[in-house]
This record gives sequence, C-alpha cells and structure tokens, in this order.
Amino acid sequence: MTDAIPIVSFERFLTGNRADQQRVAQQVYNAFSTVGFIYLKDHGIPQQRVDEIFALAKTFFDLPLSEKLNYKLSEARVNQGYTPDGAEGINDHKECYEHRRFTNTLCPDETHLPDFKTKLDTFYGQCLSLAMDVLKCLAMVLGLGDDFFTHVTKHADPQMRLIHYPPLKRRVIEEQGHARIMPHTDFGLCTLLFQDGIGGLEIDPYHDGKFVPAPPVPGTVLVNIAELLTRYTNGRVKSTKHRVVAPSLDKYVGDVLPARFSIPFFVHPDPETMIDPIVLSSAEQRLYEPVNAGEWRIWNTTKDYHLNGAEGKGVEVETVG
Ligand SMILES: O=C(O)CCC(=O)C(=O)O
Ligand SMILES: [Fe+2]
Repeated sequence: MTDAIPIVSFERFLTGNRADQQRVAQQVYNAFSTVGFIYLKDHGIPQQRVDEIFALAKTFFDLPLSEKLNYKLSEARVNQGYTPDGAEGINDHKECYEHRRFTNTLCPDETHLPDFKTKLDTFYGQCLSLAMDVLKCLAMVLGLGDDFFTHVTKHADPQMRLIHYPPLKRRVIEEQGHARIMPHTDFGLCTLLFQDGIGGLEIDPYHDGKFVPAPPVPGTVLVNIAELLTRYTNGRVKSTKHRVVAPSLDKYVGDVLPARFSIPFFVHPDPETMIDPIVLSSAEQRLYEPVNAGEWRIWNTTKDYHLNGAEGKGVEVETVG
C-alpha cells in the first residue's frame, strides 16, 4: 500500500549532470506538491549505517529509566535530551532522545555509552547533507537559486530524534483517541524519517482525513514537508498529517505489539528567518502571514511538551485574505 507515496531514486541527483538533477528535482517537487511525502532510495546513506544507529537507539532505551532521566530534556529553547513516555501527552505512547548539531549537553558520554555521541554526530552530518540536497531540489524547481535554503540554514540546528515506542497491548492504541503518536503535521521545513520493520505509520495523502499506511520500504528514507515550508512556498508544497497506530492485522497478529523504533530528522531554518511566503508573480496572493522561524519553533516545542491534548501536535494554519 505504498501507492500513494512515490518512490524516487536520488542517485542521478547525487551523481548526474544538471539535466539529470533537474529531472529528479521535478519528481521530488511533484510528490511534495501533492501527497507531501516521498520514499527516497539510493540516497547515499548506507543501510549498514542506518542499522547501526537503530542498534544504538536500542542500547540507549534499554538503559534503566533512572539512568535515562539523567539526560532529561528540560528546556524547549534547547530541546535536547531524553523525554520519557507521556511527556508529549498521555495519549501518545513513546519515549525519545533528541540530538542536536551544536550543543548536546544531555548526551551520554564515552564512559556511559561508548561511541553513542560520535556515531550520532556522523549520522547527523549525513542526514543534514541529504536534507539540504532535497531542499535544493525545491529551490531548483521554483527558480529560487540553488543555494536559497543554504542561506537560511547556516547556523540552524536541526533535530535528530530517536524514538522508542514500547511494546503495548493492541487494544490500548486502538482505543479512541490513543495512538503510538497522534495525528500531526511537522512544524519545521522538512523531515527525513527512518523507520524499522514493524510498521504502523500512516499518512493522510489526499488531505481528506483518510489515512493510509506508509509501510517500511527497505533501503529508503521517507521525506516529508513540514509546515514552515508550506508557508514559505505559499502553499505549493504540502505538509501532510501522519500518525503511528497499530500495524494492520494482516501485517502483525497478536495482542501485544512489539516495540517500534524510528528516527526522524527535523530540519529548521535559522531562527532569525522571517518566513514570508514567496510569491512567483505580482498577481499571486500571499496565503499566510509572515512568522519568525525561531519564535515559531519555541512556541511549537513548548506546546508539544506541555499543552498537548488529544489532537496531538497538529497546528491550524491561518490563512489571510
Ligand atoms: O515514528 C514515526 O514513524 C513518526 C514520527 C513522527 O512523525 C514525529 O516524530 O514527528
Ligand atoms: Fe511527524
């Protein structure tokens, strides 16, 4: 059931000439301007590295809770460290660790978890480079200049999140209003999403409330548009709701669902950036009010950790005019 989400090979973007790159960029753009999600294959990050990071995530989450709490995330502005199950709302069932580009004070050191920081740092660099190439695709198609997004992400600090959804009874998340993660849109520019083989991720590809599975496809990474990019492109690319529920019964039979791991990489612009919708002609009407990227991020992060209700972290996008 991956029909709704195109699978795009990134190889010719990474190794081809300008015409090849433009072709790939157009495929990427076409998917983002409709379903808002793509599966990228041949993306240049070796599967072995991805597997290694999943194993590392498991090692971290296997630590006793009392030890994990030594790394507890406490400040929305910093947004780095560990969050226990329930921190983002009692109806979500997950624990997370956030890793950042510049400051990782709440990260296990060499004596506590050997190689954890170095391996995450390396993987982080690879994700950032891939994400910047994906953004370059959009800049090329929209004619903004190849480096448009480089200029607004120079000292930005994207967020790599390790997620562990603990094993739990299927009926708990099939209860009304519960999920492994509630329906939401991401709020930055775009997200890379690596998932393990368990399944349960669903997206709303046609934006009509009908969720369809986005199952794991070996060797690919999912990429999705987040809200700031929808605003920035004046609605041209779509930030699509997604959630994690129980994998369907034909994929997994059993009362107790196995643990699931995933690794999203959320890309954000420099905090001083004004996200003022880009219009491509003087006749085009701006659909969104400008927002300051830094304030937007802190507001959304604070809301996620403290004020989250049954609606998850979905944000209503205001329109003007
Ligand atoms: O675990 C997943 O597959 C999705 C995670 C997600 O959507 C998020 O953290 O924003
Ligand atoms: Fe998400």
